[in-house]
Amino acid sequence: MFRLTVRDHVMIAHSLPHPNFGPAQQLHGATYVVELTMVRDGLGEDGTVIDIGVAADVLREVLADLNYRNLDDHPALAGILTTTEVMARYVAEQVAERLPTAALSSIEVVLREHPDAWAGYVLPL
Ligand SMILES: Nc1nc2c(c(=O)[nH]1)N=C([C@H](O)[C@H](O)COP(=O)(O)OP(=O)(O)OP(=O)(O)O)CN2
Repeated sequence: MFRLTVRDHVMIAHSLPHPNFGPAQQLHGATYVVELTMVRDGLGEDGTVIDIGVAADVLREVLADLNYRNLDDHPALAGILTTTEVMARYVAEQVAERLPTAALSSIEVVLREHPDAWAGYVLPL
């Protein structure tokens, strides 16, 4: 298995209105470092999993729709608890809609909430 990862970041605001959370039930900000990993059984004839520039452009495009947004007001996310896990899945699904995925076996997205905590989602293709 080969893996290629590109990284970007996104600044958002949101609230997590569930009793399992503390102060984060209120509106607050977060900057997620986002890692997108593409997994492929073999390499293409150009010796790559996928072109780094293509993958970076797709990730940037997906995150641009979230950047500086209040996720509580985002049409696709309003009413959803936008935990780090949920956002990792959302980014993976948005990436999969835009990336040429035919040769890939999975996409993995990791969101780093801070240096000591992160969550991810694996989307089999
Ligand atoms: N599995 C997850 N756990 C938590 C997430 C998450 O996305 N996935 N997010 C948060 C909060 O965004 C933030 O990191 C901490 O907020 P806080 O209100 O402090 O939440 P706690 O659960 O730590 O609540 P306390 O009552 O303050 O202990 C938290 N967890």
